[in-house]
Order: sequence, then C-alpha cells, then structure tokens
Amino acid sequence: MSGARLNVDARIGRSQLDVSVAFDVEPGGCVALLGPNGCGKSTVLGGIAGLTRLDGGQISVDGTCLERAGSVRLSPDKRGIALLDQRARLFPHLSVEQNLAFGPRAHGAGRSQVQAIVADWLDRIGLADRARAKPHQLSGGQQQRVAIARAFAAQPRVILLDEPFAALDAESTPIVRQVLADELTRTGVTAVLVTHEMSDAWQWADRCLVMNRGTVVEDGTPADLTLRPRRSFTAALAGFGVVAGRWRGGALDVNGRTLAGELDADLADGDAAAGIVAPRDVAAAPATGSDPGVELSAVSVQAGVVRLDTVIGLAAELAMEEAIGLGGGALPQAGQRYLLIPQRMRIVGV
Ligand SMILES: Nc1ncnc2c1ncn2[C@@H]1O[C@H](COP(=O)(O)OP(=O)(O)OP(=O)(O)O)[C@@H](O)[C@H]1O
Repeated sequence: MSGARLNVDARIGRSQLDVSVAFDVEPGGCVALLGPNGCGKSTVLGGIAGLTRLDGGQISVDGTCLERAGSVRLSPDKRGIALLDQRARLFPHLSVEQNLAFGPRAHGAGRSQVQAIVADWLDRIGLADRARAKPHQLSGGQQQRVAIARAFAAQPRVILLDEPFAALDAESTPIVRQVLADELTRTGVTAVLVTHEMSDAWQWADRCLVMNRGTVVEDGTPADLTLRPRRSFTAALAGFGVVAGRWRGGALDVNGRTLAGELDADLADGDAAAGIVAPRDVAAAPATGSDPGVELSAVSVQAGVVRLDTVIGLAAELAMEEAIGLGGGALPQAGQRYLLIPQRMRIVGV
C-alpha cells in the first residue's frame, strides 16, 4: 500500500457558514487542518470522504475524479478513503476479528488470506487474545486500536483523521498514537489530520492549513507556523502570548493602553489586531503605584522555568530564581498584579 495524490477543491454551504478550501496532498504526505471550533474542518473531511455533498468544486485521487459538484459523485465506500474520528464506530454486532475481516473481504480476499490479514493485524495492535470479543467488551483505547487496524486493513489510498485521540484517556493515548504512527510510516498512506494540538502537526504533518470561518487563513510547514505565526489563533496554538486589541495610530490599543510592536499584517487604522510575543521575550517587574500592571491568571512551572500568564493574554517566562526574586522570596501567585513588558512584539490580524 502506498499513498496517492489527493486534490481537494471543496465548497460546502452550511446554514451558519460557507466552507471553501482548496489544497493538494502529495502521495504519502500529511496535511494538518487546524482552526477554532466550528470553522469547518470536519466538514472538509466529510466532503472528501463523500459523507457531505459538495456544492462546488471537486475531489480527485491520483487524477481520478471522485466527486464533481453537480455531476460525478462516488459513494463513500467506493472512494478508497478511510475516515477515523474520535469514536471507533466499530460494527457493534461483529467481533473484533469480524470487524477487521470486513475490508479485506469486501476487496475480494479469499478465506485463508483474510484469516492471515486479520491475525497479522491482531498481533500488530496487541489484541490477539481479544479476537472474539465484541466492541462493547473492549476499553475505548482498545476499540480505537481496532478502528485504526480496520481502517488500514481496507488498504485505503487516503486516510482522514479527525481528532482520533480526543476521546481517549491518558493511559490509552500513547498506545493508540504509537499504533497510528507505526501504520502511517509503514504504509506511507496519504493523510489529512484534523487536530487542536500543534505537537500533532509537528509529529505527522509536512504542511499545516489553519482555517477560520470556513476558509484557509494560514498555510505553512509546522516550523513556519511555530516560528512565525501570522494569526492570533495560530500564535496561541504555538504557545505565544496573544493580546487582543485594535491597530490604532501605529500601535496596538488594548482597552486604551498602547503597546508598541512591529506591524506584520496589512491592517487599516481601527482594525481588530493581536500582539503576539514569545513569553521568553517578555520582561516582568513589580506593579507600581503609577502603573498597576496586569493581573496574573495562572502561574506554572516546568523544568525550572516559570510562566506567568495574564488576564489579557500576555505571558512571560522567567528563570525560577528571577521569578522568586520578583515575588519577594516566593513565586508570584495568580491574582497578583505585575508589569509585563514585551521586548519584541509583532502585531498581526486576528
Ligand atoms: N450535518 C451538518 N449539517 C449542517 N450543518 C452542520 C453539520 N455539521 C456541522 N455543521 C455546521 O458546520 C459548521 C462547521 O462545523 P465543523 O464540524 O465542520 O467544524 P470543525 O472545525 O470541525 O469544528 P470542531 O473543531 O468543533 O470539531 C458549524 O457551523 C456546524 O454547526
């Protein structure tokens, strides 16, 4: 099995939103779709899988048209595309082995061949001793492993992954991630991944598309988006501090307070804007009588680095000693007020 080229040009009208995206995925590539809730990511996957009808555009795999709005429309089972989402959606009345046998049998594999494929998969997902179990007798993580195996056993040309780990607990997540990572590497299948985690994009995707209100607003490699995000949503995903305000008089106006920064977007005076700054580029000082500073919303410590988050979205990272010095002998606490001074802020569109 190896990946196919996927061409997507999908326009789908929803009551609240018009979704319109176009992108290609190289054979064996993985594109991540990121974006706020309700921006249309799952709708795009539904369009590719054939679950949602296109109102415009077309979907092709290796040059073969699967759907062209208003003319061609292949049913989901004829597309060679697997969709894996948060819920395993196994056939509830079939055992694990029968679920796994479904795809190969539909592809016309003979009895002994199907048995061999199923045995191989059971082994690979570590569930050989649960072959006869029904889905409801398995944990959520085990069901998701079976769902991954069932999807790959059908030898898809493209796999669509819609937050496949979102419903799993902390114990199952690494196991399921490993199974999926192994299969993506082994098969080289072309993939589209919907995720809310930048770390997933780093692990799997060669390209990321950030969507907002039905369209792609940012497009780049995981490194591009992490090093130089151009939208406030992407910046927040990448761990930047983000301060919302308006671009006014050549600076960012945050509730009447002015923050200086380098403009990195095409903004007109009065437009909604966001200041984004890496927390390590923000200095902190005690609030003074003349400047009450901002309220800390959270204080967290990781590997000796203290992160101060504020109610306006600005964040600072300090060495432990510095933070204790700032707090007068103890770590600063949420609810206290400090001055946070961005050294190198960029101002982007929201
Ligand atoms: N079956 C449907 N029929 C009509 N509208 C729908 C349907 N499913 C979703 N929508 C609407 O389409 C829009 C996009 O939803 P979609 O689920 O694609 O967003 P999303 O980016 O995947 O969100 P999330 O991150 O919350 O999963 C929303 O306004 C949603 O209410």
